[in-house]
Amino acid sequence: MAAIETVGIVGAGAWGTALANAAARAGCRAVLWARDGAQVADMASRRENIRALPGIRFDDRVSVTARLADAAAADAVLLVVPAQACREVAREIAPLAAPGTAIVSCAKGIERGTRHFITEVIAAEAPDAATAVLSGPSFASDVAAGLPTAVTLAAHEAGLAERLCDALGGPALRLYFSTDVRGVEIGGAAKNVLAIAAGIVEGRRLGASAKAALIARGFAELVRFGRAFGAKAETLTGLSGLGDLILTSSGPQSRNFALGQALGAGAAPQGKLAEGAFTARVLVEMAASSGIDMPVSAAVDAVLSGRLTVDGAIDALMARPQKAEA
Ligand SMILES: NC(=O)C1=CN([C@@H]2O[C@H](COP(=O)(O)OP(=O)(O)OC[C@H]3O[C@@H](n4cnc5c(N)ncnc54)[C@H](OP(=O)(O)O)[C@@H]3O)[C@@H](O)[C@H]2O)C=CC1
Ligand SMILES: O=C(CO)COP(=O)(O)O
Repeated sequence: MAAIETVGIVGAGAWGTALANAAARAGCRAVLWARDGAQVADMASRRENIRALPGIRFDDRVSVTARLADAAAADAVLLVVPAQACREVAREIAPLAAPGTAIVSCAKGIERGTRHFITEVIAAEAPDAATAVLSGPSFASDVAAGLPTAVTLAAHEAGLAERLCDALGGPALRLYFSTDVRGVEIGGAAKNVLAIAAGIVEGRRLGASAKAALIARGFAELVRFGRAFGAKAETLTGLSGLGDLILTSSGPQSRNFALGQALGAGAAPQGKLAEGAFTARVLVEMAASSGIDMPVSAAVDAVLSGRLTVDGAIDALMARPQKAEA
């Protein structure tokens, strides 16, 4: 199999822009697509994405385009739009990409309604593509600044995962390969919901002990869910599971944590993309239909939907029947 030399990045938000620069620094030609022609023109003239990642200059190997076909023609395509938009964008990419092109999900979430993981969405819309997922503890601003970061890249075909890691990895971005696609997707989706819970604890000023307890019990339910849906234990305790839960629950640099913090403080949310707000309901639905107990995620869903107040949710969690730790 030929090496991956060109990478199309579909979605020029914070993460897509950071990944374009990372791919370019790794030696690939990176073609960054945005849907908004005015944004593309601005990025082309400034060599910077003022809207999503200000202050980071594009590497010389990054080009920008408003033509999806330019990005879809690359050896591999990174799909970096919000999870709920992946289906419509994958559908547009499908006829433009050569058969066998790798389409890598970089979004963190589960599709509402269908309850499909994003690689399943891609496989349904682009059946001739090879699917993969990239996930792990990685703030776009850290990766863009060239700070040391490690993430996981999983594909069902081990060789593809290794080739993608070879292409995208560099001195500051270390990629571990895996074939546990489902495990990597579950960690990325569930940790966002749990990070909202951690933010609520912070915003309501419940203390460091409560936050640690909540993260630990949240991780226990992430593991329960993961096991039930076929994830490997080492994936759940690895970068894309525990690693990303730690990062995202650590402070307001995470948009999910910041949303929770606003909810806990009774303040207005910032309005930025917080994937956990879209994932909470579908995660809880999937857990319930498989008989998996996920009280922290259910509490987040209840607060987000207005069925419980923050204080009501905390009281309910603390009043649960005594049980063995598991
Ligand atoms: N930011 C981060 O640190 C990380 C983010 N991620 C994940 O990456 C995904 C994207 O996040 P991020 O880049 O931060 O989000 P942003 O909100 O910064 O950007 C989202 C991008 O997607 C575009 N977009 C939204 N809807 C559509 C659509 N229907 N069709 C085409 N383009 C669309 C937006 O375009 P427009 O501006 O025109 O609306 C924008 O360019 C999320 O799932 C997130 O969880 C993963 C790891 C790190
Ligand atoms: O996924 C992320 C870090 O790994 C980014 O988290 P937020 O989307 O909460 O900002």
